[in-house]
Amino acid sequence: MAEYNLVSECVGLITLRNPPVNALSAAVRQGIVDTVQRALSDPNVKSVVICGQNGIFCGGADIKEFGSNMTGPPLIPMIHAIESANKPVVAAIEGSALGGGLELALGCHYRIAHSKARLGLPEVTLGLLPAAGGSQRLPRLIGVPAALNLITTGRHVTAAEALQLGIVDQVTDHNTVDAAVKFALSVAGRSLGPRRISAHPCPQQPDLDALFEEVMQKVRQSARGAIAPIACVQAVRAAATLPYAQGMERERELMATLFTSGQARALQYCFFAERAVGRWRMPSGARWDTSKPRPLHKAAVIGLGIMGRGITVALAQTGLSVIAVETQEKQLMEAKQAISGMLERGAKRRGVAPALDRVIYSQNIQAVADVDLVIEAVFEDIALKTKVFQQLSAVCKPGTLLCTNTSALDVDQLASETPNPELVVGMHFFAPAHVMKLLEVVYGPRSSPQAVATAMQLGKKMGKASVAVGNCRGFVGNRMLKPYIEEAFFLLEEGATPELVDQALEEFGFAMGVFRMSDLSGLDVGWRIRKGDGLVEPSTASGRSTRIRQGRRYSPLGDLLCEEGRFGQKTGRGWYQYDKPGSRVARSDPWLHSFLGAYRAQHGLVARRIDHQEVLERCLYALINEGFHILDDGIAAGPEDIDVIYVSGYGWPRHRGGPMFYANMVGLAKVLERLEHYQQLHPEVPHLQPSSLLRRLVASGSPPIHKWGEAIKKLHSQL
Ligand SMILES: CC(C)(COP(=O)(O)OP(=O)(O)OC[C@H]1O[C@@H](n2cnc3c(N)ncnc32)[C@H](O)[C@@H]1OP(=O)(O)O)[C@@H](O)C(=O)NCCC(=O)NCCSC(=O)C[C@@H](O)CCCCCCCCCCCCC(=O)O
Repeated sequence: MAEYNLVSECVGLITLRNPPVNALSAAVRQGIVDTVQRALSDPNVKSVVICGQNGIFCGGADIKEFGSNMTGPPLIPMIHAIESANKPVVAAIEGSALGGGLELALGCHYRIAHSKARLGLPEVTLGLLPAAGGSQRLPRLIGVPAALNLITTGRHVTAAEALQLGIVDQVTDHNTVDAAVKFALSVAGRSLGPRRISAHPCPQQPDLDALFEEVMQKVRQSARGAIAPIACVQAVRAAATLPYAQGMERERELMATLFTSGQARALQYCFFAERAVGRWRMPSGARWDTSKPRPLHKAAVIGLGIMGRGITVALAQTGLSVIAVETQEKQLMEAKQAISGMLERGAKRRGVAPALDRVIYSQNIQAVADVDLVIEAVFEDIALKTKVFQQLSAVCKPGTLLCTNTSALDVDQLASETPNPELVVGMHFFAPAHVMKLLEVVYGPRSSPQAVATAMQLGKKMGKASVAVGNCRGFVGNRMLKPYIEEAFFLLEEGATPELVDQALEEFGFAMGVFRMSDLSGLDVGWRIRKGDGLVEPSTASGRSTRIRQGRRYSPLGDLLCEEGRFGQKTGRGWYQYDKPGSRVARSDPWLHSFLGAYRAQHGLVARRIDHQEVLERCLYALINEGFHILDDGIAAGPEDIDVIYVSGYGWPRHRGGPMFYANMVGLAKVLERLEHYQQLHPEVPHLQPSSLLRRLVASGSPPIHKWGEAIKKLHSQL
């Protein structure tokens, strides 16, 4: 797994071979140990170059090995052997040098990178730290502040930034291996002492204590309970304050804690889940690898409200030509200004020219006649969307894909209003659409595999975590959100406050608790939906019967706040109070607490003490239970799909892996037992009734999450 060749008569060239990313598997490590030894013991060899095959240096340690008994030579002595070699070793970095890949390169005496290469220590994103000497060598090479930044964020840097920081010695636009061989020849015989990074002290840094304190505070705030970023700071502190050998010992101790942690398992699960969702499949048997996407050159967006504007920007940034349609002139002009601003700001951030001329604005739907794909983003109203779809079917050239951006409407119903339902798919974007990472691609029973493949590929090009899901009310994300929000309302009725519920959820790791989130997105959104469902009634009635609607427990609390004009941040009042409409800083509101007291008295409810554990169990297990229903219904193909949706679009803490992974960690039997417990206490709440899939999985011995797919198939075939 590491190939050896003698080139230019006296350079030993070692090529890592482990597609697709040349990860440092046991076989690769063994290959490196053997070939380095061979090069060092060959008197004809004056210097050594290490490179990777297929344009990528190395993607780091083999993450797949972490779950099993690790065999083969360990990384640390392997890298030490390279660093202490008596012949110069040069890393030729193409593509990526990440994690253990960069640590290997830091053990080399020189690093030459291609201008398109990316380098980084992303271990923190996998719940780890750079534990093959990276946390000790990088600060010695580039100084403590820059190393802290790279190691605690895991960000990848370009070759140009790596050169500026001093991580690499040279950047080339030409063949990297040729440049490295030439360089290796030029440094043969030079003294290597100064090139051994582990022998350097860390560059002096004034006010070291203050720096670490400041960084630790920042990291704790943004980590939301994740432990790896904190361990990363501690490891760099060891580099700054201890001799190398002791620093390495500290690195080892910290890694030992992280390596077996649940957080590391969760984060590594997320890494693979994000890649697994690209291998989508539909109940019809259509799959990612047998369905060819259509080539796209020109797209259109209909409706330039907040969503339509974001979608236009996201499309233009992928390089497509976009026709942006808004029938009202004033709105069109406002949208044009907003979209241009977003494109300009985005281009400035990325250091490229803004794609202003890729967008053509029109008031006339006829302008979309020759596009390959349309995304309709008009107001969330089925009659209006149906009308637009009928117009599009008449205007567009044959074969144009018709996509609807909807968060809840029935994609099948819209498809059935068009002569070619196979061309229709839902694309559920999240606001702001050019920023948010998640895209639900919603297929109906008649959506063609090609339409789904095209929407999925487009999502990927837009940089989104794109997940193919079946059509149902709320799709996956919003369908699971409903029981979560309802439980939060019930908890208020029973004695909790918005502050208590939010604190429990935020300590769990959510970016925002349910009530702060509701204030941000607007209470009127849910109110409108509940009105449409016939759930909202006049507020005068009291007693238990008014809290049973359509045969199940219902809390009118959200409706009552809306009747008071409390729509959240935009009105300056909601579950919290704000200094002024639009302000973002939520403050506790005494009015809300008296309102809750009066409401409980009116309905004969006696407030009781509710603790964080009950908040978490009721809100999260209700949400997870709906996830099991979704799997059982075949709306999501596997637990990874649900978890990627929740981590990328709903603020679920990544270090907890997503709701289904969390259920797996807690134990399915425990989740079932707690749901049964709460269902007994609240028999009028159907979403606490454990799903039949959850029961069946527990009955079949609670298989681990990566085996649920098999279990679900087997359980279905036994029906
Ligand atoms: C590299 C990429 C940027 C490429 O991106 P691209 O988009 O081109 O491709 P994909 O992302 O789709 O990937 C393709 C394919 O490859 C798989 N893959 C990618 N990287 C890895 C990998 N590192 N290992 C395994 N497999 C990988 C990926 O899953 C895809 O396959 P799939 O089938 O899923 O579709 C991009 O891939 C990327 O960003 N990769 C990850 C880079 C990364 O995070 N690297 C860091 C890895 S962790 C690491 O290196 C740790 C080191 O610091 C070494 C630590 C030493 C460990 C020693 C163990 C100590 C134990 C401690 C216990 C102590 C006990 C005691 O002492 O007491």
